[in-house]
Amino acid sequence: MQRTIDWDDSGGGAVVIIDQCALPGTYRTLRLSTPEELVGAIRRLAVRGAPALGAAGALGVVLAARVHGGDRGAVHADAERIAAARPTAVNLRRGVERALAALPEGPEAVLAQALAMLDEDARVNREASRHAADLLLREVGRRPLRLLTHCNTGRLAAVEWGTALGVVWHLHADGQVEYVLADETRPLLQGSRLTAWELAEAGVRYRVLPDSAAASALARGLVDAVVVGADRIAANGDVANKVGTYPLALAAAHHGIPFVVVAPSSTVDTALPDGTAIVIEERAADEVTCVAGVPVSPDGAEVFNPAFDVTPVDLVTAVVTEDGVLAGRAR
Ligand SMILES: CSC[C@H]1O[C@H](OP(=O)(O)O)[C@H](O)[C@@H]1O
Repeated sequence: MQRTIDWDDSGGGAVVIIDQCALPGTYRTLRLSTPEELVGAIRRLAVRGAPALGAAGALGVVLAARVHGGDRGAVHADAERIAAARPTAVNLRRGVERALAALPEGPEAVLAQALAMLDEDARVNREASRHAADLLLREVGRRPLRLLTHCNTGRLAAVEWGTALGVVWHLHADGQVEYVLADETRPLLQGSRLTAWELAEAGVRYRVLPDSAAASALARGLVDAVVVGADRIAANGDVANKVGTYPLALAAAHHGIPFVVVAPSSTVDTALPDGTAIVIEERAADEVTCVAGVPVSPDGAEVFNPAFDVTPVDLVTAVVTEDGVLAGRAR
């Protein structure tokens, strides 16, 4: 299966991504040959998702080292532009920093470091999602499970496999998933466009729902557990994730439904004591005022468009990484 993001060493080298802006209607890949092309792809979410952004950050340094050769100042300048392209997902800057650390050993060492990260991502996400799947099987009596998820956390959000949706892959393989409810995830619709595409591809029964219907689904007893990803986890276990995660956690807590966060340990930022310190990316107004490019608000409408929100750890049943349960009530 094609990796969401990978390196192609032919023709001078390029980062190859699945173009997530084109899905679900068109499946195509993009070759990104310069740091500028990569920054553009990150900013428009052609490549997105914390683990995939970590890989993008590392491969972006490979591109910069190829373009600038021995001019380390130029490499570092491009690396900073890549790291700053989206501020909330800690993995992006981490991937840049990890590749930069190999720069003194030369461009081939940078490439080796980046490729190692890609292989590590696949392994770590399978392990983290296995731990979370096992936790759900322990915590929830009903079989098969009815799960609700938000945004996209499958293979498209990583190099391969995924985090919260990786839980579905493990459970589905064992016949333990009745269905998945996928929040459409306005305004960029990662759920209805990407999660639905992945679930259909995997043959998992699913229904797409408006984000505003998720609390009702919990209230009506349609959901056994909520599984979501993360973009940055503070030292105390507070979780920054796609906007709409916080109200989902409030509803899950109110209804006593397990709320499980799945992420690689590389998404944990121990430098931040709690979630109040997490920078939340604000995105363009037209993502809200337009649907499929068609204006749905009056000209000049002012917009509040945070791409993420922060869920306090006391609303989280478990934050699960490849190392097991990191935080939350299930500890
Ligand atoms: C597996 S991490 C995916 C994580 O990233 C998404 O944000 P975006 O689509 O803006 O990159 C969302 O927060 C997901 O939970």
